[in-house]
Amino acid sequence: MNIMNTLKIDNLNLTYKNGYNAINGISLEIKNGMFGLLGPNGAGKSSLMKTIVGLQKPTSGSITFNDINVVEDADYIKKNLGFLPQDFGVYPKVNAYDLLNHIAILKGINNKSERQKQIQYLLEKVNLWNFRDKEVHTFSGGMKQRFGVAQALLGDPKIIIVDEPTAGLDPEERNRFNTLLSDISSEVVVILSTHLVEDVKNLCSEMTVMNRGRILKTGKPKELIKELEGKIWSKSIANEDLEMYQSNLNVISQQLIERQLQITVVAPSQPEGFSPINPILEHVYFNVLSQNS
Ligand SMILES: Nc1ncnc2c1ncn2[C@@H]1O[C@H](COP(=O)(O)OP(=O)(O)OP(=O)(O)O)[C@@H](O)[C@H]1O
Repeated sequence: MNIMNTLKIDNLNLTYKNGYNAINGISLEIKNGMFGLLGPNGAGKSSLMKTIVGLQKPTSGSITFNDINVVEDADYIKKNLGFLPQDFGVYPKVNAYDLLNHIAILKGINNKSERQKQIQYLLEKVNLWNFRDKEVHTFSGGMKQRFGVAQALLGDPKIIIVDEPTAGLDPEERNRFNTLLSDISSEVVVILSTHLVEDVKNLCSEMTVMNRGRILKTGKPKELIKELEGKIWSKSIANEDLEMYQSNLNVISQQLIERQLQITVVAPSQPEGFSPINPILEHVYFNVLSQNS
């Protein structure tokens, strides 16, 4: 049976003891599926994640998961959480099966046959059953990521938080990992925290851009791209003219292409000498950030 899970965040604020406002009036509603939380380093993504899972209390505002108040009682969300960190650091010299067994015990799956059943199911799901006797530190980057997914799924979580998922994966591993994540996400809330537009583009049906503790834009990637149709223009320019263009137009990116500087701008109509280009998600991201910097 497919049960819809809902995470509701309402007017959330978090001020650290030193007076820094890491979260400023954030409201979001997130349901089953892949949700991309996109923002540059320091945007407040980790602060938001930690607050969502009850590791720290907000200064004000509310968070509920399936209508249960997370701020007052974090037990429910913690019990139903899978966390996939960017990097597990150093792995103990233990094989994949035993390591999962150990994590399952930590997660409170006390029944031995239940543990065995889940571990076998998950190792098969992530294609690592044949490698169960190998020590995890000898795995490739992609295998480690898939192992990470298996441990995150132990205990049947309803919400999974993924931090910078594809860092260090080659394209093939990235594809496999992405497919695996999107398979899972029809039944759970998956929040993918990243500064890479690429990850959101490939995976997420909903996304939000955040910076300086604020939500700047939320929507479906496809629709956000559509909003920019007919508004993106590019031109090859001389290096010394860059400043002039920057002061006259909304320049959202600059790139060296075959030693020639090419700038991309957002404008309601075609600026002189510019050619139209089709919008992509990177344009959405840089446009949102440039409007709010
Ligand atoms: N305990 C703390 N006390 C004071 N300031 C903090 C604390 N934790 C984080 N910050 C500040 O809050 C801001 C947001 O940090 P946060 O780690 O949430 O961002 P992020 O988007 O996850 O960035 P990154 O991708 O670099 O981890 C940063 O400026 C950081 O220095």
